[in-house]
Amino acid sequence: MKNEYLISQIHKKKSFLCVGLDTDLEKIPSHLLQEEDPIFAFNKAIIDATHEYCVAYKPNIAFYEAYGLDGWKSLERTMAYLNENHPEIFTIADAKRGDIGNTSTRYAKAFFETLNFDSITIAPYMGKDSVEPFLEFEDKHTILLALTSNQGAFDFQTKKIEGHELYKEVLSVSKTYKGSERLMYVVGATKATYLKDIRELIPESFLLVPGVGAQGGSLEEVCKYGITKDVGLLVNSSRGILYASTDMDFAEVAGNKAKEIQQQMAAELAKL
Ligand SMILES: O=c1ccn([C@@H]2O[C@H](COP(=O)(O)O)[C@@H](O)[C@H]2O)c(=O)[nH]1
Repeated sequence: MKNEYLISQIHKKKSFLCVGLDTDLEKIPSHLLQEEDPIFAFNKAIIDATHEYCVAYKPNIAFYEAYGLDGWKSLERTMAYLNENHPEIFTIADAKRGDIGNTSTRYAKAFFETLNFDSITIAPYMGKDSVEPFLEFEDKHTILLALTSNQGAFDFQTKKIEGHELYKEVLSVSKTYKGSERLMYVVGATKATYLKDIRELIPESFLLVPGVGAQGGSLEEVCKYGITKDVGLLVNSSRGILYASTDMDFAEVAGNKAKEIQQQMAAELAKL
């Protein structure tokens, strides 16, 4: 998907919400466990209830891999459902991959070609030759972890090397990679004030911002420091939407929760 198309969808839906599909068999309503594929049944109900209010879905791959072959089949079915019914919605494989070049190419093929995701999250630790294989794919996006939402982000990401914080090095050095126009970055909503500095280094890049809802990040703060004239934000909520109710009404409540966030986003977009 091209950036211009994603931006047009954001304006059309007045939303930059990404719904995280972190589907956990221990948390989904118990009546779904009788279904042949409970994970897909849950995802389908959530997608049906939330698609009007969001522009992206982000299955976190760990939640599928945890169930082995069955989990992988549920992921395939979820992607086929999204690609068939909602091809206008941006899809993110939250896989946090990255390896030596030939291995990265296989990861890229798995997620961009076999599963037909629009984007994938990548850990930048192994550097240029681990990231560039993903950037070769036309109309696909590579979302580099820059400043993550968790407490452990302070172990390395904010440490200075040669006078610059490591996360800032990730932002500036990655801009020199071949195909860097296809890069986006992860910045946690829990670190919203850092977005001011981040926007000086990457004024236009799209950011995937997890951490509102269950992790306590503030949408208002993220917008205050991170929004650009072309929006430049995809703000993710997973548990806050998926498990807003664990009863028979889970999909309806998830839809209402997504709508509530979409309305806050519409108010932010009206300020642009
Ligand atoms: O810095 C990061 C990078 C990725 N994540 C992922 O986003 C979702 C957040 O889920 P919530 O339930 O809304 O907290 C989850 O898949 C994380 O693995 C992140 O939280 N922070």
